[in-house]
Amino acid sequence: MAPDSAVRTSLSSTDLSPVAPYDALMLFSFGGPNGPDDVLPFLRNVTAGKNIPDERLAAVAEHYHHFGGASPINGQNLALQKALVDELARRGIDLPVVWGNRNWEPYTTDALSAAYADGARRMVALVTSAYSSYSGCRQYRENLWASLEELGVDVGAGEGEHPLAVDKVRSYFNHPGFVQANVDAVTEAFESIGRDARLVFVTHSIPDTMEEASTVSGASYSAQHLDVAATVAAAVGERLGRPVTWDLAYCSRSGPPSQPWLEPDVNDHLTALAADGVEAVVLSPVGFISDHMEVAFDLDTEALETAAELGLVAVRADTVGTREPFVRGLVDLVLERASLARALDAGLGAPVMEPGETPVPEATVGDLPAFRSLCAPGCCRMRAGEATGTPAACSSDPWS
Ligand SMILES: CC1=C(CCC(=O)O)c2cc3nc(cc4[nH]c(cc5[nH]c(cc1n2)c(C)c5CCC(=O)O)c(CCC(=O)O)c4C)C(CCC(=O)O)=C3C
Ligand SMILES: [Fe+2]
Repeated sequence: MAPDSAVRTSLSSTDLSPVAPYDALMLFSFGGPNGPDDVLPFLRNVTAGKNIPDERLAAVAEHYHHFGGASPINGQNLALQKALVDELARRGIDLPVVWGNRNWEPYTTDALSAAYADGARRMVALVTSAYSSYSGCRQYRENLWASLEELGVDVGAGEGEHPLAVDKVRSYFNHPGFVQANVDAVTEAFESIGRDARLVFVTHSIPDTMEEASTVSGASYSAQHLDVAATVAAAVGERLGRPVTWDLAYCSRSGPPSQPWLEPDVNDHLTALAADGVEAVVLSPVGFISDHMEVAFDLDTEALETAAELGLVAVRADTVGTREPFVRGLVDLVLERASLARALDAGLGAPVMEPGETPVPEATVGDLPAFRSLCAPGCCRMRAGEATGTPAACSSDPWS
């Protein structure tokens, strides 16, 4: 018998699913209104306890009403959920995919509760935010902890034996799948503009204080973006056969004017580029995974209007959405996280790894290492040094 068939025979008797110990996947997102009546209650959910001026809130409500009161984000999450189901099925992996949101229906608690009723006891969450900061990491983890508490289950530290435990896939900004899908999208945008152009990457601005607090588990929020931008721009340059000049700009700032947020704002940046003699730009929304409201309004409406007023030729590249390399990469990340969970469980004395199994290596591109799967104590608070008081799931110390 050939050695590899012997291995296959011995595996088939103990065959673990490549996603063991997980019995369900939660697509964990922001949420958005489905119609005009949802807009205000949604915004109240988003801004509870936040220092956002009334004028800003009124303006944001207008953005939603401009699109009939419905955010595109819910349809996009349904499409991503379906793409994940299809990719898992294609690989013969049996793992139900539920969808839960922090700020609108289907709410996190309801999604977890439904999964629990269907038999899920150990879940893995995939956050629809590729980068780590309070907004893309800890806020989701605090919300997860609160939902698990609401459900009355013993939440523990994220690993080991609990009535319902939920782990989280690492921040995946530098995963090859996410990066490849961005390279493809930006290359297509350059092909459609058909001329040399400045490449402007755009992401969500955050307060400087949040940026400073984002370094506990690894590189800061802005450094994560700079790493991805450099990798994408180099790969696009190779595809086009010429070097690509790029910058990183920010959108969607919302705090009071006295509070510093990451800059430059994309509109100010376009103005500066035009003054410098730049004639054409490709905007890459590399900070977002789908064409939700921040992209539809802040980029497609506002920034493209700014570009038109300045006489700049401008094209907005696609977000990764349900592109094949991205979806395949997300499933790879779930397998990677499952393998890590098996290794950690084995460390806790539970012999759940196959004999001789080694953890799936963490795939990355660019200069930064893989982001931590289990957040470090104090990870991604709103402000550095702040006494938290708010426990967060998926950390080695939920109370820090
Ligand atoms: C980094 C980041 C992402 C990117 C990561 C990711 O993609 O998840 C993101 C995504 C999103 N932000 C969204 C919407 C909003 N964000 C707000 C407010 C804020 N966002 C912040 C940061 C981020 N936000 C911050 C620091 C604030 C200030 C208050 C606070 O600390 O929370 C507000 C309040 C009004 C306003 O201030 O704009 C709204 C309505 C939607 C839904 C869009 C839709 O409906 O399609 C999505 C996906
Ligand atoms: Fe974190």
